Amino acid sequence: MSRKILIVEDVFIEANNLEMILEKAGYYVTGIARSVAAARKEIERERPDFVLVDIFLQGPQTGIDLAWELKKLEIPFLYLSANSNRDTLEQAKKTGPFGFLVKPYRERDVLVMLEIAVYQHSNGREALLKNTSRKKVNSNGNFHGIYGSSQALHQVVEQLEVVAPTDTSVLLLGESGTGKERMAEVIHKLSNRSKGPLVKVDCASLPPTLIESVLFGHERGAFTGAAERRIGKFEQAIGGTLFLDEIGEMPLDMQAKLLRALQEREIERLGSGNVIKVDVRVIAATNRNLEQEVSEKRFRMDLYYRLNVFPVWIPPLRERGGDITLLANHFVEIYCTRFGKPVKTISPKAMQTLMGYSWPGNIRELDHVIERTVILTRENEITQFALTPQPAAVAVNSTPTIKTMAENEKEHIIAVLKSVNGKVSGPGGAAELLGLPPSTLNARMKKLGINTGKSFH
Ligand SMILES: Nc1ncnc2c1ncn2[C@@H]1O[C@H](COP(=O)(O)OP(=O)(O)OP(=O)(O)O)[C@@H](O)[C@H]1O
Repeated sequence: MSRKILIVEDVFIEANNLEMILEKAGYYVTGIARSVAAARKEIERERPDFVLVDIFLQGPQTGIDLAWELKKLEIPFLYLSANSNRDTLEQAKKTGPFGFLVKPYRERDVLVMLEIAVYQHSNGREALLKNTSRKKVNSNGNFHGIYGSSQALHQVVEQLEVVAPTDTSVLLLGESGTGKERMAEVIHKLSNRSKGPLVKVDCASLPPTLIESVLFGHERGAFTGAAERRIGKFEQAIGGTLFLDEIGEMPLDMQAKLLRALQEREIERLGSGNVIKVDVRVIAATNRNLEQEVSEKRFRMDLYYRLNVFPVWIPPLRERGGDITLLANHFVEIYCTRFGKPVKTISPKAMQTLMGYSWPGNIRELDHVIERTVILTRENEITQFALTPQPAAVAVNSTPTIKTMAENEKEHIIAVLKSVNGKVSGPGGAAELLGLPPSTLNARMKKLGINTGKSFH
């Protein structure tokens, strides 16, 4: 039976246009209401399965007022809106919509968005999470390489398990170093695409002029300097998963092109003119507050809703202290093995130091601290960790004076250099300890302003 949709829209042409699009696609439009009062009557007359509701309507009440009533009636809805201001967006969001369709929209946008909303409603997180028969983090606190035993991590793992086999887009949200990339790998591994490729793109490190060709590829001669044909990341990921890391850094003009590729599931290599179908599952990640980016017009609302089908929030390490012991022991084991040392233990007092720290760089910082300590400790027990003192307010206040990744990296490299008396390459040198080719380490040192001067000897 076709789904029953009610359109609540006061602009005659837009309402009719929508009706045509929906009916052509096989939906049954129960009616068009131009005000909240008219919508109520329609809902009473023929209860719709889904409502498309414009925010600003005829009469004293808005679409947001109607949305609250729909929520009570448990009728799912999508907002139709022109780019709204931040307050309106905030108010609208509180009603729990299944998405926003931003005007002007194309036929395809409407249908894809509706399809996603219907899917999310019938298979959404709430429904899926009721299924309790899934395997959780095992007794070693290890779920496919995700270590931890906190309740917060259990909840994240549960969501990963639920969403992995569904082919739905996933948006991983969390501070830098919380494990978003690792989670993306696990989703891919647990999906039906695990035999296909997992292609990663770090949107932050792509020069704006190259993004389009990196993502979509180009033909030879497509532009000056395009000496060879390039197969883009979308094409490389066919049959697999595309991980778009730091999606919040993508320039606005590229966001429009990305949205088109995601909606139409097809791309064109630059300079080709031929359309290529791309069967790709997308996982995106960001440490930015995308809703704020949307309200400040740095991120397209329609792309946000396209990616935000299944958001997973990964809490910072300071909010999951229960994971620290497991993670610390895990990293000690890794580094002792890597450096050919017998596996060390951590004294209770040293573990207390780790537990009391606020970890602004999250798991990545813990990883580095342990690596450094394993290198520097000769005894079989680690009795202390050198941690950067944090202002007392940090743990309470969520806006700490966070060190940049570059500062953390610089500190880490300097500590390793000190431990080997400044030796960069060769056996027992810093490059070997860090698992990097000496040329890469030299380049990093140059970039970070580290000189192998006397201070390391
Ligand atoms: N639960 C975990 N168990 C073990 N290792 C982890 C876990 N989470 C993260 N790590 C490790 O911590 C480091 C940082 O994780 P990852 O790169 O996935 O973070 P991220 O959130 O993607 O960071 P960024 O936003 O800076 O890209 C990696 O070395 C990763 O393997």
